[in-house]
Amino acid sequence: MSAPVTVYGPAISPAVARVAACLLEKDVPFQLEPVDMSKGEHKSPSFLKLQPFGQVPAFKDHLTTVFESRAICRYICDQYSDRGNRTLLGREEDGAVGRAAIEQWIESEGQAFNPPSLAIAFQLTFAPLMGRATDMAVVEQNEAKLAKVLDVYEQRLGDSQYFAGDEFTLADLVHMPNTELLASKTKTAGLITERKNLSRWWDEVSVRPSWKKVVELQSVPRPPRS
Ligand SMILES: N[C@@H](CCC(=O)N[C@@H](CS)C(=O)NCC(=O)O)C(=O)O
Repeated sequence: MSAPVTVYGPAISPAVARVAACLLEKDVPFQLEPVDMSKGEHKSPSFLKLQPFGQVPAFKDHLTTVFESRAICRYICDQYSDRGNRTLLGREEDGAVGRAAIEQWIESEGQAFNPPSLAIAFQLTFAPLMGRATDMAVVEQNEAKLAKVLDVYEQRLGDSQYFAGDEFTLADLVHMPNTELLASKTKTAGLITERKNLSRWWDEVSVRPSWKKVVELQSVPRPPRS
């Protein structure tokens, strides 16, 4: 590979973790470039050239820059199609039907699962890290919204091993960062463990070497830049 792939942002960000998981599944070497969000580096003119909304992650390889974690993941799968896990976006022989089976769950993640699960994670994980109080009313409102989505997931994962069928795909991967945040907090772990099929799915996907590596990256505090 001619030049290193760079992902900008801290691994603790679920959107950065999503991209890191994809690169690890694809066996594409990358470097994580720190962005000090506490200093507002993600709103700096140079960062806005990479990510016009001033959010992490941003992505750069030898050909292009891409923003939006799910778009970055799709790009990685297409651009590095001959590396690592080659079926994250389905098998060629399954064509448009196979791709649609995956895309519909990627879309569900972004539209239905991410908003309430991220709102909860923000209150329970990120607000305390930022020295802000947790708003339990926000947690509870979003738990109710999320429960409805998880009931659909529970049914789906009773019918098939993974979201899009009997293979692990990007549809599963995109759900992992927020699921990790829910599963790691006593207050919200029951949302997963009380649903038998969802819980079985999480037990299977969370032990993948790629995800274990992401969790490791998240737990290593990065040295301050000089
Ligand atoms: N839809 C974007 C969302 C990215 C996002 O929400 N990033 C958060 C951290 S996880 C962020 O940069 N927040 C700072 C801000 O919005 O100012 C993606 O998936 O890449």
